Formats: sequence, structure tokens, C-alpha cells
Amino acid sequence: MAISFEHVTYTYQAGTPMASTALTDISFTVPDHGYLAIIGHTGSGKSTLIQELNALLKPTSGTVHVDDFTITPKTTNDDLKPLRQHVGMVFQFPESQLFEETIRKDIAFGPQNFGMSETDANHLADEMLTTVGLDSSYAERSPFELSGGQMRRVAIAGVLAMQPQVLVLDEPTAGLDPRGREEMMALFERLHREQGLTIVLVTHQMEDVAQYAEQVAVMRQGRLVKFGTPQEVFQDPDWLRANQLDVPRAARFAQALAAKGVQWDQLPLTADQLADQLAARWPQRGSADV
Ligand SMILES: Nc1ncnc2c1ncn2[C@@H]1O[C@H](COP(=O)(O)OP(=O)(O)OP(=O)(O)O)[C@@H](O)[C@H]1O
Repeated sequence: MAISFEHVTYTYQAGTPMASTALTDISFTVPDHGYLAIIGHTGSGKSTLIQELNALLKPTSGTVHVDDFTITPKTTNDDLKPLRQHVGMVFQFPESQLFEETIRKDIAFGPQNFGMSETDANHLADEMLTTVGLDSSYAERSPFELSGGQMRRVAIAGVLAMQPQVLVLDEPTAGLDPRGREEMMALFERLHREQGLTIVLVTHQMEDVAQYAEQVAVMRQGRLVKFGTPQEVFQDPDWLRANQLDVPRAARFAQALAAKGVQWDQLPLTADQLADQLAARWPQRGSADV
């Protein structure tokens, strides 16, 4: 599903003395099957922006398009059910929303609520458990017996059971250990690549942005201050630092080498890209030397 924002502004408590504008004149487009990362300092508007995607917040002015759905300030809640089925939201620490006595029931809850039979929803729940890397032997267990990382997988399986076409992730790896983080990011990449899900990821992890995102939106004080490919966004380390954003480690190393005279055709952003570019210019041992 393609996404586009046209001059979207959002003001909390609009029209009251407490009014505070969190998004100002945001416009961008993400193609169908795209992968967008949203980065920016705390309070820059990232969470507000993603809540516009399923109309949890409706624009105060401007328009949001998600495929054929159009959200304007006048959109009524009656119009939103199909949109909410198509846009899956994984909020921060989603495991805190688990509530059923078994994992299967928790995952099947959403689809049943949207009219699916219990048998079909249970079947789908078992399928989704496998998708998130937990087999169906977990289905009858209580979600509260699981580790934090496993609970998060169950919560994500619940979102996937709604069979969304857009998956919106708000810092989905926060609080996980490095291995859990890597596995979680690999899961989203698989959903993106194999099932064509459009991904919108809010993150403070620049390594993940460099590795997975196809487009990056940089927010500052409610404004979109940069939008482009990871290459375009990470090109200017001084600008990023001035905006209190990190540079991926590989890019930092490449920039340190550049300061010593090494020239890069294209700034490497990940360890693999750095290794490829270094290997290409490394003196190779010819077969005659072996
Ligand atoms: N419910 C609310 N009522 C009033 N103001 C709010 C509300 N939620 C957020 N804000 C304000 O809107 C602005 C943007 O907040 P938002 O949570 O979207 O930023 P963020 O970039 O997601 O921050 P973080 O990285 O800390 O999650 C901030 O100034 C925040 O204080």
C-alpha cells in the first residue's frame, strides 16, 4: 500500500488554550511495498506522525492517503474500520497489551473481533506463531509465562493476524538484547521482502536505518527537515550531529578514513558495504602466489 501525506498539520487540543502543534505541513510519499524509517530527536513528532497512518489522530489540516483510503479532518470513525484492518500498528512495548489466558486466544482475538470464525482465527493464530518464530506448541500456554522477547513476538503475531498490508513499528526493538533485536529486525525484513508489506519504522537505531530502510524521514520540532534514501540522509555527518542524530558505525569509520585522504565512490553505511568497498581496492593475492 502506498502512503502519501499532503501538507499535514496536527495540533493537540486544537482550539483550546492548551493547543500545541506537533506536526507542521508534512508532505512525503512512500511507494507500495516501501520501507520508510522515521528518525528524529525526542519530541520531534515521530509518534504523532505514525498515528495519522490509521487515523488514531486525524489531521488538523491536510490529507493523508493510504492506498485508496483518504483521511482528512472531516473523516468520520465509521469510515475507518477497513483502514485499521489494513494498517497494523505495533506500539512501543506491545507486550503490555497481551491479556488473554492463552497465546492462541490472544492472537485470534483481533480477527474474531473483525468477524472471523473461531476455528479460522485459531488456525490463523497458529500460522502467525510460526511466522514470528514460535511454533504452535506455544499456543495453549499463557503469554505471561514467556520471556519479554517472546511476549513481544506474540503481540506482533496478533497484529499480523489482522493480515495488514502496512506495518507501522514504533521502536519495536526497544529493551531487547542485541540478538533479540537482530532477530526482530530480520522478521520485519522477511515480511517486507516475502509478503510485500509496506513498513514504517520509528527508530533511534541508525544501524537498522542503514541496513533496512529504503527511505528516511528526519523530523525536527514537528517538521520534516530531510527526506531521502539512507545514502542521501547519512551523507552529511555534521548536519546529523547538529540535529542530535547518530551516524551508522560503518559510515563513521569511512568518514574517518576520508579525513585521512581515502576517497569513496559512495559512502558505505553498513559493515557489508564497507567490507565490499575495502575488498575491491585491497591488493589481491593472485593465484600464481599460492
Ligand atoms: N497527547 C498529547 N497532548 C499534548 N501534546 C502532546 C501529546 N503527545 C505528544 N505531545 C507533544 O507533541 C510533540 C511531539 O511528540 P511525539 O510523541 O510525537 O514525539 P516523538 O518524536 O515520537 O518523541 P519520542 O522519541 O520521545 O517518542 C511533543 O512536543 C510532545 O510533547
